[in-house]
This record gives sequence, structure tokens and C-alpha cells, in this order.
Amino acid sequence: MKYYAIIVAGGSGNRMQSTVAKQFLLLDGKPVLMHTLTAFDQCKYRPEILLVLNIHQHSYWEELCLKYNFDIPHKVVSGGEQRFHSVKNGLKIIKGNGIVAVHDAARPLVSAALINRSYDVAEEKGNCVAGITPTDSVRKILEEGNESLNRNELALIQTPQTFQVSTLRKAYQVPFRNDFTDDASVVEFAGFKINLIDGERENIKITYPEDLEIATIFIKKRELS
Ligand SMILES: Nc1ccn([C@@H]2O[C@H](COP(=O)(O)OP(=O)(O)OP(=O)(O)O)[C@@H](O)[C@H]2O)c(=O)n1
Ligand SMILES: C[C@](O)(CO)[C@H](O)COP(=O)(O)O
Repeated sequence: MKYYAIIVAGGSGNRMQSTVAKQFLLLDGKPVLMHTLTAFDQCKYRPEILLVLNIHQHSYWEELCLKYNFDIPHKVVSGGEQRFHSVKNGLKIIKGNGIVAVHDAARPLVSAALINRSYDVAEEKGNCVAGITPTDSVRKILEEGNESLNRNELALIQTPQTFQVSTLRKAYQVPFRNDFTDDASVVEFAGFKINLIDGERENIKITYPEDLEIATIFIKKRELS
């Protein structure tokens, strides 16, 4: 079986409000993106890594790789307008079949254990998506007012989201829709049932400036353990 990882790093990180895109910001002394690629390189499946980057950032990434002596093998692919298009561009590079994990570059704290589990379950069941139970109470906003939801019936979805290549390829043939917020929503729209696996509370998506501070605390904690 052949294993792939599409690492999507083609976003501009508007919510981070930083002049440098968040995937290049330093986390514990090296760019966020290098932590993410290292996690995939350290998993037992040693997937072929396809890194999706905005075309205007390819040469900057090359400079960073030289500066940080980063030598994990990977192919750089051009990003698209939305995350959907970036995943699609990564997928185009995969010619045969196999298992493909799609992962946000902005989730650098994913563990090798979670990555391994996602490949295991996707190989057995066709797909799987990492999720965690909300710890806050949740309310649905209605046209008039709002109402509480049972949080035990909800999951907060993370990446990796891992699929048979043929499934993901088929699903990504549809035109983009605004309600495609992740790969699971695209695959579900194509008629497939999605399998959930337990995600990790530390597998945060770096979105706002404080997330980088939280990620730094988690990394320091790992270094001490
Ligand atoms: N056109 C895009 C948009 C997003 N992404 C990637 O998808 C992941 C999740 O997206 P998000 O956290 O929303 O990143 P940004 O789009 O960069 O952030 P923002 O929405 O704040 O601008 C990130 O790793 C991001 O780089 C991508 O590859 N291509
Ligand atoms: C893919 C994702 O990380 C799953 O939680 C999420 O949907 C990305 O959303 P964003 O608005 O593009 O950050």
C-alpha cells in the first residue's frame, strides 16, 4: 500500500494578523510548517509528503529549508483560492491508489500516534476524521434567538482527515461550495459515510495570535516529559 500526506499550507492566515503567514512563524525556534512535516515524517507509514503552498511563497520556503537545514523529502505543489482548491491541487499529483491523509499545516502539534491511527482506520474502513468532544456548552443561533444543543452529540473536527485516494478523488470532482469547510464535508456530500476517531486536545489549529503561545506551552511541556 502507498501512503500520502497532503499538507495544506496555502492560506494567508488573515486571522493571525501577522505580516508573515502563520505557517512560517517561529514555534520553539523553527517555522510552524517544519513541525507539521516532521510529525508526518516520524510516523510509521513514512508517507510521500505533498506540501501545498501559495506560488508566491515557494522561493521563501526554499530559503527557510536552507536556513534551518530542513531535509525531510517533500514535493511542493501550488495552492488554490480556498482550502478546497489547495487540497484538489495536491490530489492531482497522486497518480495511483493508496491512502491519503489531508492535514492543516496550521496544526503542528499532531502526534505520530494520531497520524498512524488515522492511516490504520482509513485503510480498514475507507476513511476517518479526527474529532474531540466540546468542553464548552454549545448553542445554535436561530433566526430569532438561540437554543442549546447536546454537546455529547457533537464533535469538534480536526485534521488529519484520511481517505482511500479513490474516494477523495471522486469526491473532489464537484464544484466548490461555501459549506465545504473540510475534506469530510466534501466526501460526505459525495455520499460516503464518515468515520470518526478520537482526536487530540493538543492538536490545535493555530488561528489567532494566542494559539501560538498555547502551542509553545504544549511544546515545552513535551520537551520536559
Ligand atoms: N487557500 C487556502 C486556504 C487555507 N489553506 C490551508 O488550510 C489550513 C486551514 O486553514 P486556516 O486555518 O483557515 O488558514 P488560513 O486560511 O491561512 O487562515 P485565515 O482563514 O485566518 O486567513 C491552513 O493550514 C491553511 O494554510 C490552504 O492550503 N489554501
Ligand atoms: C479543516 C479544519 O481544520 C477542520 O477543523 C477546519 O475546517 C479549517 O477551517 P478554516 O476556517 O479553514 O480554518
